[in-house]
Amino acid sequence: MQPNPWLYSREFPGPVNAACQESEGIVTNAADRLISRIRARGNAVVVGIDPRPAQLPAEIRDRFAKDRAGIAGAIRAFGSELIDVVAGLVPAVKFQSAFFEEFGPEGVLALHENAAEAKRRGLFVIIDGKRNDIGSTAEAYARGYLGQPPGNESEGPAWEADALTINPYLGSDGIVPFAKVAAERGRGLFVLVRTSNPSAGDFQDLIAEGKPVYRHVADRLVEWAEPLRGESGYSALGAVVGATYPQQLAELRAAMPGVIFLIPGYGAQGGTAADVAAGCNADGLGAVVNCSRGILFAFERPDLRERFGNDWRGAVAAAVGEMVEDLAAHTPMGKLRA
Ligand SMILES: O=c1ccn([C@@H]2O[C@H](COP(=O)(O)O)[C@@H](O)[C@H]2O)c(=O)[nH]1
Repeated sequence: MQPNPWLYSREFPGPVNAACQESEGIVTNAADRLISRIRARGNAVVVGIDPRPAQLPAEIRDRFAKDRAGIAGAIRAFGSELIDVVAGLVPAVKFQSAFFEEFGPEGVLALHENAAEAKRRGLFVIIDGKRNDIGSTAEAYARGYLGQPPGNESEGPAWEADALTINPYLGSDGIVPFAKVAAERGRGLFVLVRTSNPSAGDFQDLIAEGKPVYRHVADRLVEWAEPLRGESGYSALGAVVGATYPQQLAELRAAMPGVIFLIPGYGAQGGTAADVAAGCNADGLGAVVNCSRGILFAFERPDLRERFGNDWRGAVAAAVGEMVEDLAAHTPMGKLRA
């Protein structure tokens, strides 16, 4: 596949350096990679890897010391085994950076190793870091997470992320550096548009110039997304829209054609498959649905404990299967099955 060399727009002053490599010498569009994995797996489930140490399976916790480095080791081991369970079941994983960062350098190293392993196993890797800053600092974040830090090019990218979540609060000079690197390197972005948390509306729903703030973000995002559109018709620049606000999800789906939604909030936060339905298109594409606690810690559920006992991997696989079935039954995502 040829890289797209004509990525011009008001905020992309020239053609991007399409000669940059993504992997195996070819730059591919991140949205196209995600869509092809969704089609291959027949579902759009994202397993959220939020390794809360107190909830790790005892069998893993017991193998490691209880100090910070030990806990980071347990997190890494859990992530690795989890990836092994889900790699053949779902198209993507999302790492919540906070649960790794809280254990300092060892935690960050665990994130790096888990992300690289997920990528090796063919999963689309999203790092949920919600990064951003002023333009010049955003450039460093963008190089670090999506591109190539300054130094020895032959070392390759610092992070194995197909996509990163970013916060749009700083405006366009905090978005454009990410979009440029994403285009050059065949990486993706998910911009927070309407989050799933209870207080999401405190700022996102405020009316400015006749429409809510989240609509301002959405409308600009549609412009920024256009130059990153791939052959699938979807852009590598996506949006985070929570399952817990189905009305806004429906409104935003209509307002943002060609933008892939990363939908968190299914499961533990109360979002249901019926809520998610409005976020995807009639053919079942256009959205990926994240579930973290509901899958990772499925072995704590009494019904699954009864079926699987201490086999936490079996419980995880069963929870993934249930989510796939649930989405297939209550959303157009059922059409993704062959
Ligand atoms: O609006 C948002 C943005 C991000 N998240 C993140 O997604 C997962 C959700 O975890 P669950 O256990 O499935 O609730 C978590 O990493 C959040 O930080 C979100 O929930 N909402």
